[in-house]
Amino acid sequence: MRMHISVIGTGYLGAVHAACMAELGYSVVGVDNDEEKIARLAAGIPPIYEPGLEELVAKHIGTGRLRFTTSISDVADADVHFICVGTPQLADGLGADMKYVNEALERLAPHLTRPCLVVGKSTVPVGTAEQLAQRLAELAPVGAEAELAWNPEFLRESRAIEDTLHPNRLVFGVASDRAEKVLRELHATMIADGAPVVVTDLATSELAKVSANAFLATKISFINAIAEVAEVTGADVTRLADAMGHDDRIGRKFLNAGVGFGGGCLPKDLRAFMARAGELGVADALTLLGEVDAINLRQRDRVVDLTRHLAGGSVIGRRIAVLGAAFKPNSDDVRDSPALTVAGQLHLKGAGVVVYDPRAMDNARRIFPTLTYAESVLDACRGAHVVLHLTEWPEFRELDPAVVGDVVASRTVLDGRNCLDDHAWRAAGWTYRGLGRP
Ligand SMILES: NC(=O)c1ccc[n+]([C@@H]2O[C@H](COP(=O)([O-])OP(=O)(O)OC[C@H]3O[C@@H](n4cnc5c(N)ncnc54)[C@H](O)[C@@H]3O)[C@@H](O)[C@H]2O)c1
Ligand SMILES: O=c1ccn([C@@H]2O[C@H](COP(=O)(O)OP(=O)(O)O[C@H]3O[C@H](CO)[C@@H](O)[C@H](O)[C@H]3O)[C@@H](O)[C@H]2O)c(=O)[nH]1
Repeated sequence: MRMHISVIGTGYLGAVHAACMAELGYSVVGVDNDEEKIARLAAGIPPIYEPGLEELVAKHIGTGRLRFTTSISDVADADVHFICVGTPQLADGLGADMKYVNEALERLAPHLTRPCLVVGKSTVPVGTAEQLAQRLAELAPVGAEAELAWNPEFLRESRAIEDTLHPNRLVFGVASDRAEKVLRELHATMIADGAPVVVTDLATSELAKVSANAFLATKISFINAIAEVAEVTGADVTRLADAMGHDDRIGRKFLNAGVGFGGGCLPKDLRAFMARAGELGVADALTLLGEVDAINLRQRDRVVDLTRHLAGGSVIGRRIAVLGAAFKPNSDDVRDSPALTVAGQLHLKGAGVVVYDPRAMDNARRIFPTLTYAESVLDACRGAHVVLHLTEWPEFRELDPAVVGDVVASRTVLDGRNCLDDHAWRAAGWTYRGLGRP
């Protein structure tokens, strides 16, 4: 018999996970306490933009394998419950806000009257799973027949469906053979496809997730630090990264210098990891990550300073076009987005900032209502003294610099992602500046 699955929390992670589990043939119910989100999902319209998600959700509402509810009691008879709720940065500190994870377990557990596995997927401070396992044992009417496991998620937004269905590895944090067996069975298709499986204890699985994100963040900040040095020597950090990346011990991926990393994961996970190390009495072990965070945030300040320089020494009264609001292309996610931080800082300094993004305008307007938003890339650039390229959407990379040149006040572009064709822009009469490039 096919397993029944529940997915608790249907945001960027959970909505994708629910749809992909339905694609694998399971009967899935997604639950969220956000009524609007659930109403939209139930109507087949995901509240987030993720390539392919709308089609997949609609497909499996159609097959009858995917449904959505706001009521946790509706999921009581599932065999496996995935916890996918948020773990955002605490408003008053660096650590993760665990209230959603704790609440999800507290609300679910009293409904568990039949054998099941509760599987955490949210990114959490090490030690969380152990605590939740104890709480589950106290609250679940079925007793030891409800067990907790951890299966951290490594998907990237903008490639979330591909990453979920074809993960580059599966990590199963388990406390029993039974939990491992259920997780193996559940992921049988992926394992048959060759996805490597790492079976380990709960703490290792939690730590593996935050360590992976910390390493990715470190790679980006490393190259951004080198970019600052390259800039004062006339070297080109993009060619330097190619030279480093050909060494397969290093690899070229995540060596793209620019305005730095953002999003709902790397920045907050880095900080929560440091906060947890502090609680464990080993803060000194992770001082490196403090630098990684500082180097990353400095890139945003560097872009603001360079913009002022390119605008002639002051941005007051200058029109600045900001191309991009999402933290990365092919996403509408603006959480901790470098593009919006830069736009906000320039606005505060007196610039007339006009932002355009192909998908993230609604989310950007919600968190930065005071900025001006354009309907198209050319509208954003009209009359601009400096054009900032801060999220590398294909639409921006494919711009014709001659066409953009006709609408701006000054042909000056700062490529905060180092991926416009600098020769073409210069040939069209633009002053082109990259980060860490001559
Ligand atoms: N976004 C990603 O790409 C990604 C990838 C891997 C891991 N993660 C981790 O997954 C977790 C979720 O991240 P996200 O980006 O999906 O966040 P999100 O904010 O988009 O979604 C979280 C959802 O949980 C819901 N929720 C909160 N409390 C609930 C409760 N008690 N019951 C039911 N629903 C509840 C919220 O309403 C929201 O819809 C985080 O720990 C994150 O670090 C995210
Ligand atoms: O060379 C690079 C690569 C990425 N970035 C930036 O880094 C951020 C994060 O990018 P990416 O990691 O692709 O996006 P996420 O969707 O945030 O995915 C990360 O965070 C997820 C949530 O934990 C993990 O599951 C993923 O494995 C991990 O890659 C974005 O702002 C990118 O612009 C760079 O600046 N330079």
